[in-house]
Amino acid sequence: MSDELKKQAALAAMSEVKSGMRIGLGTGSTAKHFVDYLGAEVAKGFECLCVPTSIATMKQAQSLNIPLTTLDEIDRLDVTVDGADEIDDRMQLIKGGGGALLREKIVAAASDKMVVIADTSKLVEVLGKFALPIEVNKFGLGATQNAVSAIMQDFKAEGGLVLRQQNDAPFVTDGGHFILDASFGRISDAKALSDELLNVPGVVQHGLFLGLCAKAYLADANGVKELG
Ligand SMILES: O=C[C@H](O)[C@H](O)[C@H](O)COP(=O)(O)O
Repeated sequence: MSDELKKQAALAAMSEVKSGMRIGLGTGSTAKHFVDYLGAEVAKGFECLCVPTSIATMKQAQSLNIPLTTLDEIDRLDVTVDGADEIDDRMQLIKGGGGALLREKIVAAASDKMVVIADTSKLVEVLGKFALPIEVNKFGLGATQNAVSAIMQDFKAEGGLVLRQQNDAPFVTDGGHFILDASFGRISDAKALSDELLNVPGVVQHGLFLGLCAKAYLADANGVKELG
């Protein structure tokens, strides 16, 4: 999507934050714009306390002097604003294209409201065209891959399972885990799939965000439309 659309969605989501709020900061190229807008407000005196969902977002927020805290210091956030790889009309999401899904899900679940920002190309009828990121423990990788492959067969996955790579080596998340990208094609029962995946001992978390997103700002050439 064009960077301009990402900016428009991010700017629209600024309406969700008020001075004094505790805010979760998402990860990715769209969330990055939101953090930039928030930083500009902080420079003008806007007060907030924020929890970043990745080391990259933490560094960006620090560079903008956005006050940061952790979920050890506070237990709830008012709102989290984050991007998504796919969103359906029930506000179910696939996230984790950038590998930040674990921290993103922890932060979203600790928030009174999760707001998604994206362009309308992320809006899909059925989730699954975007390969589902599954964060797995490094220990027992082969066994975990086999278990996930068996689940993919049960759920009639149309594609395969790959260990995400970066610079000719397995990609490692901020939490020190690997990512398996699972190409389902169509995920007809996201809740059932989520339950199955979380039953695999080596699966740390997956990128299906169900019942977490309350609102979405989706930008296209005609403007920003709101979902939820
Ligand atoms: O792990 C990454 C996150 O879930 C991102 O929010 C997601 O991949 C969307 O990123 P972008 O805004 O760059 O498309």
